Amino acid sequence: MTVSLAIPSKGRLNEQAIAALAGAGISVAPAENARSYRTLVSGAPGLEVLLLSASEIARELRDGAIDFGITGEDLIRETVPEPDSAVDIVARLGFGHADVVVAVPDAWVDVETMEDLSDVAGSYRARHGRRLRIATKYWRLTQSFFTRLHGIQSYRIVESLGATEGAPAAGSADIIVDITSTGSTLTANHLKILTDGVILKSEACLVRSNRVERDAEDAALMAELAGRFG
Ligand SMILES: Nc1ncnc2c1ncn2[C@@H]1O[C@H](COP(=O)(O)OP(=O)(O)OP(=O)(O)O)[C@@H](O)[C@H]1O
Ligand SMILES: O=P(O)(O)OC[C@H]1O[C@H](OP(=O)(O)OP(=O)(O)O)[C@H](O)[C@@H]1O
Repeated sequence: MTVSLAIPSKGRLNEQAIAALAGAGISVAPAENARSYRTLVSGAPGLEVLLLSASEIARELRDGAIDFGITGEDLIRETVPEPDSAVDIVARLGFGHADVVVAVPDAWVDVETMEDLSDVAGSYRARHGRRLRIATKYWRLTQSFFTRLHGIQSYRIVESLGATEGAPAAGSADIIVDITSTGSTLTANHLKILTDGVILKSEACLVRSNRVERDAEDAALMAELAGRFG
């Protein structure tokens, strides 16, 4: 009987994830081998706590390779094709707040809403000889927001794995979809969020994978653990 739970191994979510577990009576200490992905756990017999990157946790939940994970809702919604059936958000943990937003150059003074942007996208090819380019690492969230929610068909996603806010000034994209918390990176790059351009208000969540069949004992342990975060 073992239930696995992964927490971010480093970065901005690591310490608060450990504190969230402590609040649920689960204490996690580094393994004797500091490079190990395993930890020493007390307060929850049968629970194994693993250290993985925030984005890896989302993939492992999607694949059913771990039972629980603590990671950002943005990474879950971006990584898991059908999040509402594949995983359950057991608890929103109140840290790691960040918004996934659509931002355009400040200089686009006539573009304040998604409707304005839809007009721009519709005429972009005629005016500029190519489709509107959106820099992002959030492909799935962007496509769903632009195409499904706002009916915008004419755009091209330019994959960006870092310094996304710099893409418009660098000329590799026209607008961006990225995460923001204080807004200072957007401001520094002369970008503004559209008034209805918040795609997702994300925070760190305890997430359960629904991908695996569990025996009664594991299911009971999982229910007991989830209940501690209620
Ligand atoms: N200011 C911020 N910038 C980026 N991510 C933030 C911010 N505030 C909170 N987060 C959240 O932190 C999570 C990303 O955490 P972190 O940066 O540690 O992961 P990562 O380094 O991107 O993961 P990986 O190591 O897999 O690349 C996301 O869920 C994101 O929503
Ligand atoms: O709204 P703000 O408070 O300015 O934060 C937003 C910025 O912070 C993050 O980058 P970070 O520099 O942390 O690098 P990372 O994305 O590689 O973790 C994120 O990717 C944004 O660029």
